[in-house]
Order: sequence, then C-alpha cells, then structure tokens
Amino acid sequence: MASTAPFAKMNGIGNEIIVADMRGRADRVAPAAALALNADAATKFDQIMAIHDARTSGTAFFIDILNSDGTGAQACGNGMRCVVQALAAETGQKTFAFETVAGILNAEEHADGLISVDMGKPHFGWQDIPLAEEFRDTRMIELQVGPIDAPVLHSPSVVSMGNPHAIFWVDRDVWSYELDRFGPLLENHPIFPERANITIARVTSTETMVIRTWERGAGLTKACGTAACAAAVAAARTRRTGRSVSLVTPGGGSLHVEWRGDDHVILTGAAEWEFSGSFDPATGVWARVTESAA
Ligand SMILES: N[C@@H](CCC[C@H](N)C(=O)O)C(=O)O
Repeated sequence: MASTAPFAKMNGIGNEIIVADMRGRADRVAPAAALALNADAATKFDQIMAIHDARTSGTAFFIDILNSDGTGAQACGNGMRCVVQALAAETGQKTFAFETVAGILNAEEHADGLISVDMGKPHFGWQDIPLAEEFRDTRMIELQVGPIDAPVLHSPSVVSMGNPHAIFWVDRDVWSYELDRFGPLLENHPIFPERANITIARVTSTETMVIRTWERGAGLTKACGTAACAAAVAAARTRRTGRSVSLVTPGGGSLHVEWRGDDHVILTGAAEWEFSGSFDPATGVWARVTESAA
C-alpha cells in the first residue's frame, strides 16, 4: 500500500461519513479512491470529509468534501459534525473554525455531546443556487414531475446553503413518494446546471417537519444536514414555520435548525464514531485498525 492516511468511519444521524486525516500531506483524496471505498460494503459512505492543513489564517483546517460518486461538494452539515467530534476527541478542544469551498464555518461541541455548526447564510438568488434561467421568486419555481395535469411533485422552493437544494412541499407521508425514481430525474434536471439535492418535506407544526432527501452525488441517504437547513429556511421564508425547527430524517434521527436574526443558519445534532482504519488516498485500498485490549 502507498503512503496511507488514517480515517474514521462515522455517521451523522445515519448520514454515512468517512473522516480522512490528510493533515501534513499535499495530495487529495482521489475520486477513484472514493469510488473504491464506496464499492466496499464496510466503507460505503455518502461523503468523505478530508481534513487538510489550514490554507487561511484564523481557521484550523481546510475541509475537502467528496460525494460517493467521486464528485466534490461545497458543504456537508452532518459531515462537519463528524469532523468536530473526531477533532474534539483528539485535542480536547471544543470550538473550531474551518474553511470549506463554501466559506468559513464555525462549530462547537456542547457539554451534552451534541454539535452545532454555523452553516453560514442561505442564498436565494437564481444565479446563486444556480438555476439555468431567471426566476425572480425562488420561494416557488415552476418545476414538476408526473402527469402534467396531476403532478406528483411540483413547485419547489430553491435555496443555496453553499450547495444547491430544491424542497418539494407535500401533505402526505414522505415515504409514500418514489424518491428513488424521481430523485435522479430532478437532480439532473436541466434547470439545475450544477445538479441539485432534492428533498421532500412535510411540515407537521410551526416548529417541526419530516424530510427525505435524494442527495446530489450520493442518492438516498438517512439524513442530509444542508437539506435540513435548506428546508428549514425555505419553510420559514414561505411562512410554513417559524425560524427554529426540528426535523425528523429518514434514519429516524433528528436535527435542529435555527435561522438566526443575523441570517446565519445553525445546525445542531449528534455524530457517532464506528471504526478506524487507514487508506491509500490514491486508490482507496484500506485496512481496519485493530483496537488493542486495554
Ligand atoms: N450529506 C450532506 C450534504 C452532502 C453534499 C451534497 N450531496 C452535495 O453534493 O451538495 C449534509 O449533511 O449536508
């Protein structure tokens, strides 16, 4: 095996995450390595969060994010919580400032073990999301799937949380929709030149909702943090909820999102370590680190 890097297989309420320690190295996790890790049942993941040395003063690390199809992602809320838990366990530090492609994110591990990440400000302009054509009001855009006169899903809200999201509002149980069928069609719809994460959301009170997400570059997942942020912001923007919302995700876990008065979106939830290993960032060949008996 070539020069290996340590990793931890973790999850953020079911969102499958690999936290790769790329500190002190100049190389990146190659898309081929991501595809190989995802093809192995033991290391199958939704995102790799690669921790690199800081590039910008005032930040501790640069985080490179890869989807399971090997493409890059600008943001990943559940993955950021996994990074925080891994670094907090290693260093004892509780607060961190990270740089991602989407900007600088601050995060904190609380005394109860939950982790909050400041996911920055949402963006609503059609060019920011981006959309392929002008929509002055992105609270609801013209887009539908299913028969023209009886669409199954229609009129989503669109939001950028650093990455593109479309939220389809539904009244029925979110499990009654064939998201595995509609997700890929909508992710790759020409209206989204950079593709999009697709969420169906059912508002259950002014403070609660249930969501299911088809993630760009990863498919159906048990949770998506930026989708939770996008859904919460879009719900508040369309007066469906207030600005503080708890969201139930497909894995059964729950996330809390607060859209603060200063426009920042704070995502709070749990993270869990599963096992550790080392891998070759060029090929994805990996080995489990065996725990020594205490
Ligand atoms: N699971 C993530 C979002 C991952 C990024 C997404 N697939 C994309 O390409 O934008 C989260 O927890 O936010």
